[in-house]
Amino acid sequence: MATLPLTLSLFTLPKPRLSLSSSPSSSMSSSSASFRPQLRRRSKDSATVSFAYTAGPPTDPIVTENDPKVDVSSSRGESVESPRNAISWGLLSSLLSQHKLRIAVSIFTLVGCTTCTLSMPLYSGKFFEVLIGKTPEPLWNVLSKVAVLYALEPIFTVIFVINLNTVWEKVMSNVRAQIFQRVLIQKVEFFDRYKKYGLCCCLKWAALRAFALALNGAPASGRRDWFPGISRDFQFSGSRILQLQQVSSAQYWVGELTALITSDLGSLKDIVSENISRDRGFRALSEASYSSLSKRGWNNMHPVHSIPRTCTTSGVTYAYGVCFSCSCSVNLVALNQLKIILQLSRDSSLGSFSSFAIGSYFLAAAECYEFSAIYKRSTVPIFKAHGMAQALIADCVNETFSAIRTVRSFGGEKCQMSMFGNQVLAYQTSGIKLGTFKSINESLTRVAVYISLLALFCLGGNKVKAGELSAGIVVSFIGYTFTLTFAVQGLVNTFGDLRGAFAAAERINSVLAGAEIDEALAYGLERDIKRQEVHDKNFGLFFVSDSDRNNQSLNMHYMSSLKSTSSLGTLAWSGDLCLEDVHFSYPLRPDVEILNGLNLMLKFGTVTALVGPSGAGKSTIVQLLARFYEPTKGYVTVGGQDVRTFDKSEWARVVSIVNQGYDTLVGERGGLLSGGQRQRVAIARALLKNAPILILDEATSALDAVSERLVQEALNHLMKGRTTLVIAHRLSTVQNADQIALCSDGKITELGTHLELLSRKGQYASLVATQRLAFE
Ligand SMILES: Nc1ncnc2c1ncn2[C@@H]1O[C@H](COP(=O)(O)OP(=O)(O)OP(=O)(O)O)[C@@H](O)[C@H]1O
Repeated sequence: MATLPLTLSLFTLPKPRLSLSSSPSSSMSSSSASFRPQLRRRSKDSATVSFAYTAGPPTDPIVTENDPKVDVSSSRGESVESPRNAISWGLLSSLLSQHKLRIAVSIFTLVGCTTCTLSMPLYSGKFFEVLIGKTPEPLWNVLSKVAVLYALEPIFTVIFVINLNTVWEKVMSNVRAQIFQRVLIQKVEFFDRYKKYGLCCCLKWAALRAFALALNGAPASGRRDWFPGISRDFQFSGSRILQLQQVSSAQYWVGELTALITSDLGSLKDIVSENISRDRGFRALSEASYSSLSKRGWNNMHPVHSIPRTCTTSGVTYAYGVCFSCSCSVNLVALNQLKIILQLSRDSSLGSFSSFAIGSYFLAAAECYEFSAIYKRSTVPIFKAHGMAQALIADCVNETFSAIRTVRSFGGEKCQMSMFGNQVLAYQTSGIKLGTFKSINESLTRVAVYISLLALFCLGGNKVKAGELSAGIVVSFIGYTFTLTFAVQGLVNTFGDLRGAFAAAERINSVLAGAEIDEALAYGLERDIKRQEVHDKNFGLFFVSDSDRNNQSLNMHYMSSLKSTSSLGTLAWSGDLCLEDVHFSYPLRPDVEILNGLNLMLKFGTVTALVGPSGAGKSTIVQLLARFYEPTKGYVTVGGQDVRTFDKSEWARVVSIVNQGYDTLVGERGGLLSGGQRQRVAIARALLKNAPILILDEATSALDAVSERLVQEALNHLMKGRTTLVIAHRLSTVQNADQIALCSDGKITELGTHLELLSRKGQYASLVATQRLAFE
């Protein structure tokens, strides 16, 4: 297993397009573009270490000679591929191919149990003929054969069900794990893109109310950046509501993703596990199609030659319906079967049966073909809507109960009930529509089957009366007809489930269609999983077969340009962290430049405070340092190295971020901790992580005075000997920083110590004055 390539290669990481550029920033057009660091080689390295890349400062000489690794892909003219479907036939077949033996056993036992089932009517007819004395055979002889069939059928069935079910459960576990992984390694903008900004009305209302309170008596600018100018409580209530909004909208999307991985993949799983029974799925298909096997096969199998011809003709009549309903390879199968019917009608003494079958063939064929087309067209949107409605219900439940305190505090129960009711009604409507379509489909099939039965009863009855047919043959024939009727019914149901499964797969594929894998993250993850797979068997789920080795090698080839991981620790524990001429726009708002040529150096082992008006871009800087996004232009460097030359999982090891109590996940019992306790847990984690770079983003803003003091003490301890960036709205908390950087309009406009900045009497000084005023 350890040698198999990882799943993420299956998800087709876009092919690499590394290039050695003479202009370090020219081709870094967008942070949303795939990780394509402008890796440049220092000339002094080139003679000795052919693949050693460094990202020097922009003024460094750039080596333009070709690198073999880079050229391999670029010379092929490979471009970035659009990601393949998350769920595809290729994926399923590659996963199924891992269970060849079980599949072979399933096929063998399926043939076995179908043979038993289809032989039963034959022996029923014989039994009837022996009873009425038409066949001079001992009764026990027929009965013993029936007993063997009755004994074998359940044995074959149980082996078939167990094997097929096991295979499909295993395949679906892999698929589930891989979809989960595929979502997990998306770029952050994937999660931004799908965040629903339509929040539940009580939160909107609460936010508006808080804003109205805060605005009371303040200038009605409506801008967030006057918050520092108003009272501290108002400031907190405003920012708290905004954060709650963000948390809430994230949960909303999380609900949809949860539904994708649970209920949508559930319908895919059910297509086999729910259709594995006696009357559905493969079993029904094999029973319905068995009779369309070659005439020779039937003749060999059945001692009474007239029965097989009759039954074959009848069986084919039903089998065509199945083929048409499934609308797959219709014409080939139909033509082939028509040929068999014509042959039979020539040979058979039962010409009228065959003629009837041929007539009904064309009639029902046309009907089924048209019906299946209409059915397909009309039900796919309903299946989709049903899936979506289910997901929305999950969202609503998730949102309501995870934010139950907020709902309570704003009296939002009614609002949530109304929203839930609305979604349940939508689910009910789509469920009723779906049920109606299913029942119409089923009833129409029954009508077709009953008409055929009635006609066959009339024809068969008349022929028995006229002495042209034996009663035993008619009994067998009726038995076959019922068997096939059940099989066709089962297939119609399976067909309905298939549509649901296709709709679910389509939904999963559409959610992940425009998504972009974060390669720099995926690569590190892949490497780590490979290492850990030996100890943790759970990671085995994320492996697929050899079929995607090509993707794997391309990806490895591309990522092999990354620097060795050992050097990162050394650099981060001694070097400065710099933002050099950083420009940045969020991928979802590429026209709005948030950072505009920002320069900032965080000296190793010192504390830098980042302050500035709301919306200036402070948190954006944190996101770039954490590498949730990459700069549109410019560099983030550590010890002089572009951080993009390291994979993201390595980078995550050298950066610790302590956010507010809202973002801190503290496990199942986290709900019992106070804000201050949670914050201290978060700090303890950062301490344990022992990373050289520490980022504190409003780490104490949500705390009361006592908790703040305790947390601040813990932070002071944590900051020692690390490169620290502190973001705080309360300027009183950052006065002791080694340097204070004021961020405004996407740049650092003032830089110095607290006293230096005060004496400069600039924006920082006026911010301090405004806050003092507010607290007085
Ligand atoms: N994921 C995102 N996608 C698009 N725009 C964003 C995103 N996150 C933030 N922004 C925008 O970027 C700008 C800067 O936001 P940022 O959060 O960095 O400011 P800030 O200085 O940290 O503000 P505050 O002090 O209020 O936290 C804002 O206009 C904000 O709306």
